[in-house]
Amino acid sequence: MQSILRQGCRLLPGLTVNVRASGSCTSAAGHWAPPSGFDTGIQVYNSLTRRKEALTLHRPALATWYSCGPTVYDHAHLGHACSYVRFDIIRRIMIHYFGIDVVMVMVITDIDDKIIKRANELNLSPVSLARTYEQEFKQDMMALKVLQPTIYMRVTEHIPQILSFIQQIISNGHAYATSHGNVYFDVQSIGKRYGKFIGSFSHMDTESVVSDKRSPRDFALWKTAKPDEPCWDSPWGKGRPGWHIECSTVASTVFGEQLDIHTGGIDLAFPHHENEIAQCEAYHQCEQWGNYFLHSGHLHLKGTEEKMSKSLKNYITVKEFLQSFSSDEFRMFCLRSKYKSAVEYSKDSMNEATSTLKIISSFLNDANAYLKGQLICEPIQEDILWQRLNETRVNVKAALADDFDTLRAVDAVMDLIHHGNRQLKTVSKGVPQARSPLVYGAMVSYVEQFLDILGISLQEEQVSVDGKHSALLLNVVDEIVDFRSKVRNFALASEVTVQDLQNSEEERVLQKARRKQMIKDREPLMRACDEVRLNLAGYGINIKDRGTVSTWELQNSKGSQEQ
Ligand SMILES: Nc1ncnc2c1ncn2[C@@H]1O[C@H](COP(=O)(O)OP(=O)(O)OP(=O)(O)O)[C@@H](O)[C@H]1O
Ligand SMILES: [Zn+2]
Repeated sequence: MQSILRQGCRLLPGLTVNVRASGSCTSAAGHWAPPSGFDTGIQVYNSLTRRKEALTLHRPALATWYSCGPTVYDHAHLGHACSYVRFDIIRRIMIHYFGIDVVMVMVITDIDDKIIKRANELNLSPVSLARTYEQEFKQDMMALKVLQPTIYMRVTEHIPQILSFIQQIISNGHAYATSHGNVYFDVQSIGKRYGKFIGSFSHMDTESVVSDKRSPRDFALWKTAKPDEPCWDSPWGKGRPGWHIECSTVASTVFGEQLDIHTGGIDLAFPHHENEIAQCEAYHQCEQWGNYFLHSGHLHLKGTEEKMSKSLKNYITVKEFLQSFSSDEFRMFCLRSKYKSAVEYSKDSMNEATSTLKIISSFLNDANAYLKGQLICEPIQEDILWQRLNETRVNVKAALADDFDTLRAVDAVMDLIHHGNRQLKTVSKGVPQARSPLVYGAMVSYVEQFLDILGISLQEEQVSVDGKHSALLLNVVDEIVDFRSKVRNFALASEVTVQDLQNSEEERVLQKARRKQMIKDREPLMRACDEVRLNLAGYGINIKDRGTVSTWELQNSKGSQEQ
């Protein structure tokens, strides 16, 4: 591929493509028709109709999903991260809550004006620039625990298919080539069917007006070569594909004329998705190519109107972000808003996400300590907790089925945690209490599963801190905390023997005085215990002393929060 781009034009082999242009009309022109197929029980907001619709798939338990990918000319920033993490959450919900397999195709835009411009600035070839940032993008997505698409496809590896696609659109009477070697889509040829997204989004076509267009609204399918730019031979002369045609071709190459779900940031709705639809429906000669268009809202910096953007240079890269926060914290930040809404990134919003995770983590630690018998608590009102747990299950599923409302789902889980915490009232000594470990076990299991499905693994974070020997280190911490706990109890002279309880009043007074003296003598031990606790807190290990029992948990490993 590198040589193609570097050397400029080359003759392409046979222009075959494994998609067929056939007619499959599913709706009256210009109107959205509910697809026939298999109901998922999910309602999704469809940008095509601007309301929630029942999500019906073409095949049972299988969704075909096309996602616009990145234009790889710079580092990925939090705006990109937000869009891809939000859709990753939706994909995981579809798979794990609703049992739907997803075939996801994502295109990597590796040839584009922005890539050429940046490559020239850096004195690099466009292809090497694109490969570098493609690699970075994939690493960033992995670091954010975004599942890979079923397949990534590069534009430059699909030029023959793109040419064939354009030729078919021309044959179908919806595009024209000019004497300058450009090919344009003839917007007028599809009449009122153009403009599905206009009204809800920007109404201006952003393609620059070029004199050889028949109408300013027409957009480029093929652009004639400019000097020193990468180009390919074509029936219309040397050139390169327009932006929108790559998505239509690549999506059709895999999915043919039927697509269940199409996603991207809201800025892509018009003109990009509008034009993708126009091209696909002109090529396949069908009236409804993509059934559901889901658009994610933009991420803004606090107090600014503009989205975070490479072009506006107001961005924080994913790598910079991950120096201070974990991927789990970012995911929680994303979960705490609806995917469609614009979201404001700020220190406060990140702190809220961090503190939500801390509350969850602390509950899991306490509940586990209770399960193990380390925490002695007042008797639990089990019935209430069982009922709350069942209600949470129902409410979470209902929220997720309602256009993937993760905000509502997280609130429902936090409510359960609140009730779980309320009942964990520790008693330091006294008679053994009736115990209810099972209901806490069920809550721990449910909350962990909920997080796991959405891509947050607190346990994994505990084990993956700083490298491969960490699991061993966790056992070492266990030993230290246990040892400290014994020393501390000794220093507190807290053991009360049966003999102590049977002593006479006079002996008890003496005993008390002796214990007071003992505590004084053992004060250095107590100080040492406090020092260990403080020092370990510096490493993010938080020891909690509860009466005579000490438990511990990891704080955020990035040190982004208070100790
Ligand atoms: N600030 C943002 N908030 C949410 N999604 C965003 C943001 N910026 C880009 N995206 C989304 O990320 C995906 C990849 O975008 P793309 O690589 O085309 O970025 P771009 O628009 O070129 O970036 P930029 O605007 O930073 O120059 C698209 O779906 C786009 O809508
Ligand atoms: Zn696209």
